[in-house]
Amino acid sequence: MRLEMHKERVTFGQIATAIGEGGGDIVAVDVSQASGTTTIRDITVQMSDSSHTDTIVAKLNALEGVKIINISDQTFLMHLGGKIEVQAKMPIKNRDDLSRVYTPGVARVCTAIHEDKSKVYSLTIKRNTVAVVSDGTAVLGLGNIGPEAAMPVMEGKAMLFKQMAGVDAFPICLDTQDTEEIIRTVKAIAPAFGGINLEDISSPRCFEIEQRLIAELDIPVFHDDQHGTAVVLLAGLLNAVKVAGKRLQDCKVVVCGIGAAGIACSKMLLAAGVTNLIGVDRAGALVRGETYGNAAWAWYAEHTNPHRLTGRLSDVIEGADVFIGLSGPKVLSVNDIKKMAADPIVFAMANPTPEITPEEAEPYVRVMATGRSDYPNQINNVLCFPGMFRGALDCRAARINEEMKLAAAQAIASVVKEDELSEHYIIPSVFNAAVVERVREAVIRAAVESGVARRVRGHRQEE
Ligand SMILES: NC(=O)c1ccc[n+]([C@@H]2O[C@H](COP(=O)([O-])OP(=O)(O)OC[C@H]3O[C@@H](n4cnc5c(N)ncnc54)[C@H](O)[C@@H]3O)[C@@H](O)[C@H]2O)c1
Ligand SMILES: O=C(O)C[C@H](O)C(=O)O
Ligand SMILES: [Mg+2]
Repeated sequence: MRLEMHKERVTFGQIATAIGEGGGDIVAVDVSQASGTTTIRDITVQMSDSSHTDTIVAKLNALEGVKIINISDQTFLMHLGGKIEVQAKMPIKNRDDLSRVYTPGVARVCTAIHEDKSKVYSLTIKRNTVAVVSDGTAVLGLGNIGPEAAMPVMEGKAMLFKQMAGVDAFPICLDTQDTEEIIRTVKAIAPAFGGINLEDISSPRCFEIEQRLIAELDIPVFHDDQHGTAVVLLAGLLNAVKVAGKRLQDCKVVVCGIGAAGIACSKMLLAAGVTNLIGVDRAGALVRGETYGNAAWAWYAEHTNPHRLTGRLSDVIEGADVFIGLSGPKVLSVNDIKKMAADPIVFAMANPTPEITPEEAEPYVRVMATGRSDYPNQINNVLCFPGMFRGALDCRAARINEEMKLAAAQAIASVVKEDELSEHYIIPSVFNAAVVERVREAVIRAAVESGVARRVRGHRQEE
């Protein structure tokens, strides 16, 4: 915190006491400005719980002669000026270099690409770039918070792409929520990119946007919240059922939140052999015979809920083996979990606040997972998208198909060895370097076998 202290009215000792009494521990003090009557100090305070901030602020405000100029925390400090930057691969040391990387030399390279457009892959960044595109309409579970507010998430995804898979990803947050305009814009920026990762675009608009872009572009387009999530969910569930001694095809699975992620995860579960699958949204269970304005829900109701259960989450959860939350905070209660079958599996994947906290759920569940980095069993699409795009870019896949997604799910699950599996270790850590490599290899193999790879081991395949 940056404080202005009036030298005659308050001492540093009083300030230190106030911070200590509020639950903070001073770890560093810097004087940033001093005059005859006032001093401005930057005080770094460690807290066991961020809720102590309010107490400390109240105690400081109660002191005479102290003005709080600014309060920041480690998380905000890590965001100052954004989290990524562009770096040149070589320095421009002299005029000779300049005339090669820039005009006039660059013109010959432009002409070469003009004569053979496929050279864009060898002579520009395209072969290693992904656009992380959002319109800010379904940012984490925060909802429609707009393109500027979506930037920190998209920058974070770009960081992860780079650190985990060496992919150069750019956050592109669009100031439009119009389906046609989004499609037009993404198509217009596509020449610079080897792939498009759609992110945090609300349903049902995300389905048309993705399908149209897949059809109209010749680079992979992947809506991460749908498919990345579905891949990681399946990986986690394949291992969770082993731990709980269940068979996936026998499980009653309840999915809460039938949006982008919920629908894609459900489709993946159906493909993996789940039959007793029930989807619940705000208005209750989706059931055949009801009329839904949303085509995705109409499809969903037709293909799930075989026993035509009706009612709210707390009704249909009765006897369920698996709960998958892709909705919002605090949707599931301990009472709901108590109604589930023996050895229940709960994946509360809403971000940043899950459907139920592990602290509340743990005593009643066999396997618990969330989407967050600060609990065990992180079921988060970050386990998929870096390796998925690394593989797709490396084999220059024309698209990302079902075979590649299934292969990625199995690859992620296989990183946890049978003898390592436990309630608290069903999914590898995001920092396990084997994940990206295994996913990449599995994705390339599946792309080659299914005929969408355009480049195999350094050679371009004839299409
Ligand atoms: N862990 C992961 O990897 C991961 C990946 C994708 C999405 N998510 C999380 O899943 C959630 C949904 O994301 P999305 O992209 O599918 O958003 P979305 O807007 O497409 O869908 C959200 C759906 O949840 C429903 N919903 C919201 N609150 C509900 C409630 N109280 N009860 C029942 N249904 C409710 C909404 O009506 C909507 O249909 C977000 O919290 C997001 O952070 C997690
Ligand atoms: O961003 C994440 O952490 C995962 C996912 O994409 C989400 O929208 O919650
Ligand atoms: Mg997302």
